[in-house]
Amino acid sequence: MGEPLLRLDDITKSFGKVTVARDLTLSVQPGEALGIVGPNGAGKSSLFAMISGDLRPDSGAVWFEGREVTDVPPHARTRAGIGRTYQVPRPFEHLTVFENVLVCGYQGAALKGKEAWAHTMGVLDRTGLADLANTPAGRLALLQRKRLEVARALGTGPRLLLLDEVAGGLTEPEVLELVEVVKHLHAEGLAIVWIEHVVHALVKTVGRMVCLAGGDVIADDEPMRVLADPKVRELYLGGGPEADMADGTADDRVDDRADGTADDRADDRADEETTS
Ligand SMILES: Nc1ncnc2c1ncn2[C@@H]1O[C@H](COP(=O)(O)OP(=O)(O)OP(=O)(O)O)[C@@H](O)[C@H]1O
Repeated sequence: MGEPLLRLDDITKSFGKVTVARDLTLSVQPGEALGIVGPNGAGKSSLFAMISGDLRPDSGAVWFEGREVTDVPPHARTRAGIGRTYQVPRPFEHLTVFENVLVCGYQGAALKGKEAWAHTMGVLDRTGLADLANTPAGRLALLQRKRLEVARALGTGPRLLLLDEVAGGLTEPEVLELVEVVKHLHAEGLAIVWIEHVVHALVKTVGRMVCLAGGDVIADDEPMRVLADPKVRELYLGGGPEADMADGTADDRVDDRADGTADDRADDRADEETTS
């Protein structure tokens, strides 16, 4: 295996008594699609924050494309090729969809003029938002807001795309639409790390899955092997046949057990209502 795109080396991070990463080591290869699952509070979003630079590990190092970026600030990591979404999309509500992505092209990808415009149109095409280019972000329904969140991250021209629960709160057909978008991005060669409680969306998309719990990697393997792992069942899924995971019938159970997911969904809906 060649040089990893991303490498987390012996990362440890605690908030008081809560340890969100304990001597955690993890690599992502160029073009790989990796899914991350785990119970609420496992440290998944904190891991993204340490990759994107929003959070500094207490110890350990973050490497991107062979360069240590542990002390590189978030905006510089974006410029270096790390793009991320956030669980609750917060676009510029009064700017159009086009303008929201254009800003990311200017600021994140350092593009200018016609090049920035062409890049933005390309991103809107790839995320199925071209028809909504002139719609103010504040008028978008939840699926379109999630697409815009992905589009804004893509606007920064990443080689590594971090997706944080972009399927949360969507209906089943909407989840499938989003899966198609992510699959296309991966097929283009983009490396993707996707945190998601909608497990079947991950199973359809990623080649490898990691389960985090209590700051530790408790499983790292092909998705179906991870979902069949007794530790993963005990700490995350709560038992049940692994076959349920592949066809999606276990999603409700996963959502129920992952207490905060329902709250995130409520947040998203509330966010949507206040902005529409
Ligand atoms: N800035 C912070 N200050 C204090 N505690 C924090 C901070 N950020 C996260 N935590 C705590 O760290 C733990 C892990 O949070 P994190 O959001 O990383 O978990 P998660 O696995 O992403 O959970 P979820 O599935 O609910 O999104 C939680 O107990 C959270 O309250």
